[in-house]
Amino acid sequence: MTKKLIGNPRDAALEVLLEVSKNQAYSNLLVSRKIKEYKLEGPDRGLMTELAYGTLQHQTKLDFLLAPFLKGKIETWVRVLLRLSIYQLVFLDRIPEHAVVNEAVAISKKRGHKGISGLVNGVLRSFLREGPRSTETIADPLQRLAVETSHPEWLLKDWIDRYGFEKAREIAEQNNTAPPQTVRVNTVKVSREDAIATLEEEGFSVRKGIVEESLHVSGKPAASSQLFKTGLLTIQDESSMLPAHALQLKQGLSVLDMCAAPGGKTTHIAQLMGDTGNVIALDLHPHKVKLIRENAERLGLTTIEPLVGDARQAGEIVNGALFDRILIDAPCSGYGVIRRKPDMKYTKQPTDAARLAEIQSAILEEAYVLLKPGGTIVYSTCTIEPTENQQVVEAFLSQHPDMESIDLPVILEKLPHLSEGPGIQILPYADGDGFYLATLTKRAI
Ligand SMILES: C[S@@+](CC[C@H](N)C(=O)[O-])C[C@H]1O[C@@H](n2cnc3c(N)ncnc32)[C@H](O)[C@@H]1O
Repeated sequence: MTKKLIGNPRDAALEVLLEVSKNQAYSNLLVSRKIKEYKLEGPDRGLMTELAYGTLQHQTKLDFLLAPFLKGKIETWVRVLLRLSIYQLVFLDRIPEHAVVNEAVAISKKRGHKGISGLVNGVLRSFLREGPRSTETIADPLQRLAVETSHPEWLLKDWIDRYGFEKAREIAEQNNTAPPQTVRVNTVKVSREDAIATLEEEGFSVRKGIVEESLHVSGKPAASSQLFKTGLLTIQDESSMLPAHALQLKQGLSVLDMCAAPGGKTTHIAQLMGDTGNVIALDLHPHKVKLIRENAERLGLTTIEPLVGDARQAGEIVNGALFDRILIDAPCSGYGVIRRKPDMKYTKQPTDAARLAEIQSAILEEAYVLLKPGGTIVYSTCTIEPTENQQVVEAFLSQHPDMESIDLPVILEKLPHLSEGPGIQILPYADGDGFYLATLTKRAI
């Protein structure tokens, strides 16, 4: 007998959270997988997504609230079920209290035995009787912020040292909001105005973004739009649309995208060149290179050549060819996109950034060798760690006096950003992810 309650959004959310806790996959991939496996439709999809992300986002706070009601050890799935239930009681006001308790008891009966469903019932009823305890009882401000925002203390401390306490709190709170839904219009095939008209006819609310191909859409999942299905839209955060613009592309250029999968920026590059020139799209992982090919086909872009390989040895893969433009959208710690993958708050380690910086520097060195004189490299990450951003670029510039970090195209100036050191740092904000990019040009001979 399966223990799964097919069609039940809470049981599906519980499965997502259990697999995340075993480090089996990122939350965003698991949510899509469980929606299919549990055959969730309509509002149940939205509820399950909200429950899984919300519980993960507030995990530390939920454990703090649960602690007074738990004595002794409990199995992981019971703890996760209790977190999921307390999340609904504290953070969602549209679900009646009795429904939360009854659903949790039903799930625990199916998955465990009578003793466990009694425990779940008892804990939730005591919680409802006594109410959530205040975080004011935590004297140390850093510890309190860590509980209130469910972030690790070491990460908050870094942000406090860099930006001050209030800004660190702002970043952490932004990470606990639902991410914006932004799409890029495939302007090779449709104008932004026509795309807006069709999306509105389909029932979406649409607002223009700052980048000229970007639209902020709400009301339902963008992937359900006919425009997406027919290759006229790509789902992409607005910050991620900046690198292709920073490359200052024109028709016919040769471009190397060194860390390209799944091809979000590669296809943007091809789009901005009107599908002319050639775009080599390299990635280390064969299964991800397949996604670049699929994306290019969906959008009807023909100038993209996906290749498998290590960017640190890109020269061997492209037989020493030189390029007008090179994009390095580097593998990074991802602290600019915590709201899309909240599980990273509980899995990342303080030493990750330094390890990644070595790989990032090696890729940048290889890009230098493959760049034509007068050419441009854009180095970008979706993190807000100076170790992986400004420090990587500063070290690179000090080794290569013929390279220069240049000013931003006007479009980028319109976005809220910091510009200490080379490049710009965008912190996560309501309309876009945290992101870093530097535009580096090589002196012409
Ligand atoms: C930030 S993601 C790229 C996202 C992509 N540019 C987009 O917009 O869709 C970084 C990518 O680098 C790839 N990667 C990691 N190490 C690499 C290496 N040594 N060489 C090439 N690709 C690498 C990862 O597989 C991952 O797909």
